[in-house]
Amino acid sequence: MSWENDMIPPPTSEQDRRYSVSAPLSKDVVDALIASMQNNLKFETPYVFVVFGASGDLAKKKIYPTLWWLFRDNLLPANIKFVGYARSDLTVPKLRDSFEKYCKVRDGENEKFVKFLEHCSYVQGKYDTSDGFQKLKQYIDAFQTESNNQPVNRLYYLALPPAVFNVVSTELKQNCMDNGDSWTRVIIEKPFGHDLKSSCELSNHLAKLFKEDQIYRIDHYLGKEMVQNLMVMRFGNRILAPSWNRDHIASVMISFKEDFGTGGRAGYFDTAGIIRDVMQNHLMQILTLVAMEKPASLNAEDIRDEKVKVLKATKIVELKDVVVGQYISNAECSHPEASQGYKDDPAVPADSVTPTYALAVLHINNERWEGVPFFLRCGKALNEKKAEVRIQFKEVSGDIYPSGELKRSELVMRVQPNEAVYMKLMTKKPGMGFGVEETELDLTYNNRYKEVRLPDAYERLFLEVFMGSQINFVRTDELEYAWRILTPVLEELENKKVKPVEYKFGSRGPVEGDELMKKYGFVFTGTYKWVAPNKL
Ligand SMILES: NC(=O)C1=CN([C@@H]2O[C@H](COP(=O)(O)OP(=O)(O)OC[C@H]3O[C@@H](n4cnc5c(N)ncnc54)[C@H](OP(=O)(O)O)[C@@H]3O)[C@@H](O)[C@H]2O)C=CC1
Ligand SMILES: O=C1O[C@H](COP(=O)(O)O)[C@@H](O)[C@H](O)[C@H]1O
Repeated sequence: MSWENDMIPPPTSEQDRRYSVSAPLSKDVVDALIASMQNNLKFETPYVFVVFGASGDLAKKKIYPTLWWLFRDNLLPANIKFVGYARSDLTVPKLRDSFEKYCKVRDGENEKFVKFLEHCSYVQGKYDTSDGFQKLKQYIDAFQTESNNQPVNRLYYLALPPAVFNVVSTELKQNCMDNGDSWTRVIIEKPFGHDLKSSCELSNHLAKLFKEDQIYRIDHYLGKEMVQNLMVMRFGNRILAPSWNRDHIASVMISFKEDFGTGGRAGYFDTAGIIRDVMQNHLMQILTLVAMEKPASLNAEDIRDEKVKVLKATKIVELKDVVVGQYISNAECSHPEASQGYKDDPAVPADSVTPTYALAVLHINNERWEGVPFFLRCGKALNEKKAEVRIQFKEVSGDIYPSGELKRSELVMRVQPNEAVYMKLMTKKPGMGFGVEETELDLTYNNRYKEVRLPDAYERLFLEVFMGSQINFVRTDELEYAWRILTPVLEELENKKVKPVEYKFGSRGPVEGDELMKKYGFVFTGTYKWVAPNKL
């Protein structure tokens, strides 16, 4: 019995194939999958999950731990091998030493963890010659023989620096593909290029090697619970749909804040900057989900078609609509890194103008959104760690209350930490009076879903690659249009060496950011006070 084919009926036509390959993980499919796993059915189809760059940071902090959690929860096919590949002289015990602490193995799970390690192996090889890839091929062939000659499904995760990306994908294609009787899927990590030109070059290179349905460009924000919730909120609630447009919405703010600096990653970061690191990918992806039209179905291509349409309608960002900042040390901040400004890091050139904060105002030129500013804001070393989508509604027309009492309603989807959806609105102040006050309808996941473990974004996304669902992966044209919007301003910032505004470690970032938002109509009253339910 095959792990996957029992869950998804075999394709009968090109359209069916698209549907079956790209279908979302519907609840029925997931339930069936889990039920089958729990029934301990014997699944023989062999799978390899190869981690290129197994010695690296992402591998130890994210990829191996995610594989372990999926393995622990019986969500992976039984006959699977996790193969690490890198140049370093490693063994499975050495790999284990690097990733075990991130796996958070709990009491009682040790035996299972040992089993997980039994599924792990390591192939040492170079990235730019065929020898290592030939070794990998031999490993996979031997695994096939061991598995009654059943063809092996292959997932290749390229957790590698961009410099070796082209050679590795070329070697993979030459040496390690399936023969057409199983499948090969390639997972690719950002950065997907440095600008529009390099991104297109990379996409063209990949397109020569792989079909679109073999390429999984991972943007881990698409695997986060609240980002996945965006479509359900929008298209599953009649109450929201009629007001989701320029007639009712004053602005949309998509915000990503971190309360720590670039420590340890400054070398990479200085070549990228926050716009490439976060805005071009995570925030643009969220924007498309907030702004797109309802897709014809939950089919991956229908959804991605709508995302592309929004990106096409989005105007190229102009320098006047951008504020960039760079953090400096702050002796008054208690954060352990606050005594180091960005440029105090030895990996950062003294004259670096790389932004660690950016606010950009985007304009979508379509019937739904014309005139509604979309604020994309991201920054490191700020006052808090928070990612959220904030929809600010317009004032009510014909206000009958004393001037200034009514405040704008807001719908906030807090992506992290503490996932929540809350609607800030006006109610009558409880009691004898007639006054009004701001309050909230609050869906805090920790309160409402006490027993539910929200999986890590990578867990969801890995499972989707196994299932062949591409909904939450970035299609080539999506990427191209997202770069088109931001590349000119990136070039202008770099060519003109625009000096970022300095902001203190642990602050809210440059006031110029707030001023630009205000200029475009964002209203911050500072009058709202939230009391956590358990503090009432
Ligand atoms: N379920 C829950 O857990 C709930 C939690 N809350 C919490 O209550 C707190 C306040 O709620 P919130 O909706 O954010 O209410 P506010 O309307 O008070 O604040 C809105 C946001 O405006 C930003 N802001 C602050 N100062 C300025 C300024 N000078 N100019 C422009 N923007 C400014 C802040 O974000 P920034 O600094 O990022 O710009 C703030 O988060 C939050 O911590 C929120 O997480 C609220 C409801 C439910
Ligand atoms: O892609 C990236 O994301 C992380 C933030 O991810 P999160 O899931 O912890 O919110 C960010 O720190 C990093 O700079 C960026 O490359």
